[in-house]
Amino acid sequence: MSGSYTQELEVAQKAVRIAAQVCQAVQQAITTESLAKKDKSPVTVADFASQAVICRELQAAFPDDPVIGEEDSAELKTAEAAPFLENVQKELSQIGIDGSPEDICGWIDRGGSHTYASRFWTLDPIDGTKGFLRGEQYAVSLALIVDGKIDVALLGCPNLYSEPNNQGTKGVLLYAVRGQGAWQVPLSGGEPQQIHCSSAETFSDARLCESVESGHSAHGLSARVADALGIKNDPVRLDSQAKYAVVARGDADIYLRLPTRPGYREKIWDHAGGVLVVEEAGGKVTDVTGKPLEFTYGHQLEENLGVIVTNGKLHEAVVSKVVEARQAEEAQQQ
Ligand SMILES: Nc1ncnc2c1ncn2[C@@H]1O[C@H](COP(=O)(O)OS(=O)(=O)O)[C@@H](OP(=O)(O)O)[C@H]1O
Ligand SMILES: [Mg+2]
Ligand SMILES: [Mg+2]
Ligand SMILES: [Mg+2]
Repeated sequence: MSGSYTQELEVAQKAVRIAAQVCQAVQQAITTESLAKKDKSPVTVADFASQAVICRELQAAFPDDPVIGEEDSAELKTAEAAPFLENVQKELSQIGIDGSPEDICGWIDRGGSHTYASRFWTLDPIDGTKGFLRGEQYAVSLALIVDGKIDVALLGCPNLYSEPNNQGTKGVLLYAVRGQGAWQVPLSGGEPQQIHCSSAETFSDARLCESVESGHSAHGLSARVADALGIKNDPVRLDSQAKYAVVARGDADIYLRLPTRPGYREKIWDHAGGVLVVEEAGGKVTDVTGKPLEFTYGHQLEENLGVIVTNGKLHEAVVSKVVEARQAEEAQQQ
């Protein structure tokens, strides 16, 4: 059942704002330590603190809703991580959230579900942790999925300005409720503005964005696709779901995320927040074969490969060039 989701949006906005505040405080510290997870990817005090804060707020308002979040407290519970956990506790306490180490691990693990449910939240407490560590773009991404459809979505982007080319206010919150448009408001508060994708219908001036890390999206292949489409501008590389944000605002027209290795499945928390914001702004999101993303398999997009995001008007042409370029690459490898 879908609805107006007034309470969900209010609770989620408050949670994302508090989480963004913690992330900003940690990023402003002179050194941000990180732990390496099992897959060797980094995780910081801010990732854990952000997940703790958001799960705590969701627990209070919607105790029955499962949360499929990126982090869990396993790494925090080792003896070596004790000082790290203490820092998470300190950061939370600075914003008036006092909890024991057990409380904090409990909040984080509220987000530990990996199983599909008819109603659940998905959370990336810091998307683009590598960007966060470099002092560049990152996003707090939260979405509510009901019967497999994203109904509420939020992207908190503390380092993204409200207008292109670093103009306007630094730090924005983008959000959407299905059927109610996409909106942007400064993280510090103010009047929300409705946002729309670009109306570009041709490729010569199109602006394409992609991941900074070449391990997350195939840069060579996207360059060949851009060439084939007649795109003249160089790609803009930025971390995190800020890429969805810039397409939703019309600052970019296309976001390509092309698989770098065959076995990788995209994680739902890397996309859910961004997808609805773009769709409600008039854009379109599919995988690299043109299939809609399916959020019904638990924590991964099991039946999808990569992601193509556009302003809608350019979508079909981009998908067909990506399909061609992938086929050509495959033929060459044989
Ligand atoms: N192989 C591979 N392919 C695709 N995606 C991957 C891969 N490995 C990791 N990840 C996920 O990439 C997330 C960050 O994506 P970004 O687009 O922000 O990357 S980048 O920082 O711009 O390079 C990152 O999210 P965070 O961990 O939240 O930062 C990962 O979930
Ligand atoms: Mg990560
Ligand atoms: Mg992520
Ligand atoms: Mg993350």
